[in-house]
Amino acid sequence: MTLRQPLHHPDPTICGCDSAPGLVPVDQAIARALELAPRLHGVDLLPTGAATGRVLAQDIAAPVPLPLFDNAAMDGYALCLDDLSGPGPWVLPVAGQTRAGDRPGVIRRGQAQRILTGAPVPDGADAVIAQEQVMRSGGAISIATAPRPGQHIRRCGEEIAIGARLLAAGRTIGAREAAALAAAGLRDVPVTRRLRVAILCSGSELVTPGASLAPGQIWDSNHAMLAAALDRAWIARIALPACADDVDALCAAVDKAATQADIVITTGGVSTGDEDHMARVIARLGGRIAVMKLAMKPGKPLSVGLLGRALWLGLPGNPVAAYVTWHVVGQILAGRMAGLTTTGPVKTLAALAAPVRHKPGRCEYRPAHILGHDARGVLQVACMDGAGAQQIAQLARADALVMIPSEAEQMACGDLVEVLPLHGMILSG
Ligand SMILES: Nc1nc2c(c(=O)[nH]1)N[C@H]1C(S)=C(S)[C@@H](COP(=O)(O)OP(=O)(O)OC[C@H]3O[C@@H](n4cnc5c(N)ncnc54)[C@H](O)[C@@H]3O)O[C@H]1N2
Ligand code: MOO
Repeated sequence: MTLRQPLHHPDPTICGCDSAPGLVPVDQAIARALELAPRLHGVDLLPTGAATGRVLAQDIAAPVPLPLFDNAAMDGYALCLDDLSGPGPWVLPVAGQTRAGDRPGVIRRGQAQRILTGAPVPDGADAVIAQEQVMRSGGAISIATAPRPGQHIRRCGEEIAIGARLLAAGRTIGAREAAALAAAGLRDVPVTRRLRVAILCSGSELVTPGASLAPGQIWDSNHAMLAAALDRAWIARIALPACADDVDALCAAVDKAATQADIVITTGGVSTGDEDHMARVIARLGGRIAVMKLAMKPGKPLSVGLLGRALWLGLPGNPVAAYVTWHVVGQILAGRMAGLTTTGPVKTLAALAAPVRHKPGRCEYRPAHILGHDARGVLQVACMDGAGAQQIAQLARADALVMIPSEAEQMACGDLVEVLPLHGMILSG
């Protein structure tokens, strides 16, 4: 069966010795794939405590103002500024007190009232003076400097007015979001249903780690990599057994995966070898392929298509290529499908600590070490030697990926490059 035409024709203007006509720049490939990627429908209403890590499905309007009522920001005394007329210091008798949790009281003219942080400001008071700012003697306080109107009063609704947007759709629920929802009294939160992602590694050489190998076989590392990368609360993983390089077996496995999942991620079989069957499989199943062959290294054979209602993400088999393509492209697609507004790898800039040579034509993601900041506060990064698309142990030791632009031939020590940190580094200078 012949392969269907790609949805868009490749950009013929890409040039360079590494770019056969048809290599699609990474940004373009992502844009094409996003056009294809179906958005998730379906919302789960969950108690906030069970929604950690899930994606907020809709904007949340504040059902109440925040703060809920005028309250004291300091331990001190509530007073009425009209009582501080004429030259100071002023002496006011202290009558009564309001603590956090008390019902709001009333202040009598000519008196101060003891008040504690978080307590409702008594009716008629228009400032709170901190206890450090007064002299207390017996039942009275002496005030040397008059507070300004509203001092140390947190006004009702000054942070969020009733009905204003408390949280925007597309955020994941983390500690800060959970706190904001709880502060507004919300117990349940609407989140997008989980994105179902199937992992299907292909390769007749693959054996599950822990099992013994026959000569020529290797342990499957892509499955473990993807299982870890997809370990997010907004994803439901569907782990499928590795499939041999056999078109019929692959067709059956991919077809089944596409009926169960929103995204089917395969690894391997997307290059040009005799046993690279994935494009044939997608075509035989009636799928559409939108992206094949990217101007990136590693990851040139990355392919994206649509299979029924499922997005197909065909990652290359080489373990580093599989990881890099997931990190640079795949996670953006998955995140957008799940409704995330901010998705994709964290990026920053850093200066190269050593010169780099590069063959133009494909942008290249090289594993690198982050060395820290120099005396001027500029982050320094060093590409690792000899990092090939197969060298997964090298990648595991890296702190970051450095992106060498497609057109670069030579980059000098000190040149700024885009850096994708791979773990929580402290990046501020
Ligand atoms: N003649 C050409 N050969 C190759 C090209 C090319 O353009 N012309 N591209 C190379 C590039 S770039 C890549 S990347 C690989 C990708 O090929 P496939 O996606 O078809 O992957 P496989 O051939 O199935 O496997 C490649 C490599 O990775 C190992 N592998 C596969 N799956 C796993 C796994 N789950 N765990 C661990 N290792 C895995 C596999 O044994 C191979 O060594 O093609 C180049 N060739
Ligand atoms: O570009 Mo391939 O993806 O190097 O291994």
